[in-house]
Amino acid sequence: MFLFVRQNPRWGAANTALVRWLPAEYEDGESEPKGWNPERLHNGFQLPPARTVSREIMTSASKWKDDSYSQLLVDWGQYISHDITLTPQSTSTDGSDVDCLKTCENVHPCFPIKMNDGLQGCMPFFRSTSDCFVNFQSGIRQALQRQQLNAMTSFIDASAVYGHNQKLESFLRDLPGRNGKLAVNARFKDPKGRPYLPFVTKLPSACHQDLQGERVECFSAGDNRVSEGLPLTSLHTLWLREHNRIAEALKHINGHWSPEMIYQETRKIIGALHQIITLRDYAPKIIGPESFKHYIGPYRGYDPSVDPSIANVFAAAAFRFGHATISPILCRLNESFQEDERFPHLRLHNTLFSPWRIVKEGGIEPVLRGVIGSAASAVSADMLLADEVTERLVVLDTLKQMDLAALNLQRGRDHGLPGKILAESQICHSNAIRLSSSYQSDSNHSTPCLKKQTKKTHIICRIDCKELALFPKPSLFTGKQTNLRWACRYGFFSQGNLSAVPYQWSPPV
Ligand code: HEM
Ligand SMILES: [Ca+2]
Repeated sequence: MFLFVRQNPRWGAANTALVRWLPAEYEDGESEPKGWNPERLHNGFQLPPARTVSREIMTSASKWKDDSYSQLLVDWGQYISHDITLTPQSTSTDGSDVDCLKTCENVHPCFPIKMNDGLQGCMPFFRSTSDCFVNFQSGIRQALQRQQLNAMTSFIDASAVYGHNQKLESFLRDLPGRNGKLAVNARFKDPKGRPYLPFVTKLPSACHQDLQGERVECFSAGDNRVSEGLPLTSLHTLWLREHNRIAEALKHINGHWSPEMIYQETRKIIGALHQIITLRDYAPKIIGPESFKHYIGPYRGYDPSVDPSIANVFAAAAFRFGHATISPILCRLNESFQEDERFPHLRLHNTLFSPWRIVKEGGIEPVLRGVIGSAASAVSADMLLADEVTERLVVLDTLKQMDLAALNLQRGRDHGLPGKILAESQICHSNAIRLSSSYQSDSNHSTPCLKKQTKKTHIICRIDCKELALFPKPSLFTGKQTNLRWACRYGFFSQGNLSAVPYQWSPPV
């Protein structure tokens, strides 16, 4: 049903383990994350709490704009990340009687984020589900280490539109219509009569509500994060409509096709469009045209020796670079591409898990005009993640305001991602000394790593891989000096593992 690698049908399939490029580093060697035992020293220092790193290094009250690209570049990043990676989390009911929403203790599966900033308590954190499959090919030590899963298909195959299992796929289709189309919302249409995504079936859903009028539930799509933000929901809605438009056109010219044939052929086209947009339009802008040419280049055909599975370091660190490109303001524009008088711009936290703003505030158009008509947020050394997501992140099922930077760091530790100097030096066949000297010589670019290091020697530079992906060179999107090239080295676009993708290490410039 889904894309398969012929000789290795589990490669890249949904619900298989994220692959490792380096062995995990757990505090007890097997499964406990670093920081589980706060007294334990790492390289002679206590590991700084994730929330402290977030507040002191990563959060920013404002963001600059980068006129080179529109906000759509950022939103496509989030959308396509949901096609290729979803790391499922344990629930409090996984064989344990602790409630991770309440506890401040490190008790499996809870690894709460201590506030450490005058505020009492903790932010809830559920450890990622562990894989029960043991891969003895990787050696006994690694075989026993905790591994995490990818619930999505690793391929860019529009799984965020169609789902990654048969049950969800059937739910999303308009099977009674016998027309090869996807099901649409039965309650609401947009002001011009165009369809919305269907609602989830478990009601009432946890999505935020307008205080007046009818409830608007969370939408459903091939990926369950669809209602997280308005641009994301708008892109999902566009693909629903595009599927149904193409299905209708195919039916029109191929009257003899069965509904199944129409559906499958349309799906192939939609999947191809996702690949084209990502590799032709998105990736070169993120990593720069030269890096794209160097590391990826033109498609040379199917290679059965490449394991396309998403790497752990990619899902838990590298591709989260996008969190530093989130804008604190969501622009909504009218037909003249001016701020919409009826539906003005919004602070980001007011837009998260709020699908009612699509249904009751003009449909997807004001949002889509906003994402193509406003500039992307630049990442500069002093402005990493907007405080809208470090102080006011909305996550379903908890009333607490969450911190995305702290979640990212804690997730890296939860997954046992190796510390960055070690990781970089081994991945890149370089050595730690050479890497640190390249950092030294980089000081005029004032990476926060070096700048803040003088103040807080032990804080950064020893933490997790993801700082690497976040610390930028002058502009994130220009592609000239961005260290998003590192994300490329981490293998996103090559879609293979280290042995399959030889590349040369060169110091960051
Ligand atoms: C408003 C925008 C966004 C919000 C609110 C958001 C929120 C989140 C949250 C809450 C998580 C889970 C954190 C955890 O518990 O570990 C996450 C994961 C992630 N995000 Fe974002 N994000 C946004 C934009 C982006 C962008 C622009 C990108 C990339 C270009 C991105 C890439 C990822 C990736 C790769 C993951 C890991 C997915 C997984 O494997 O489960 N996100 N995001
Ligand atoms: Ca996929």
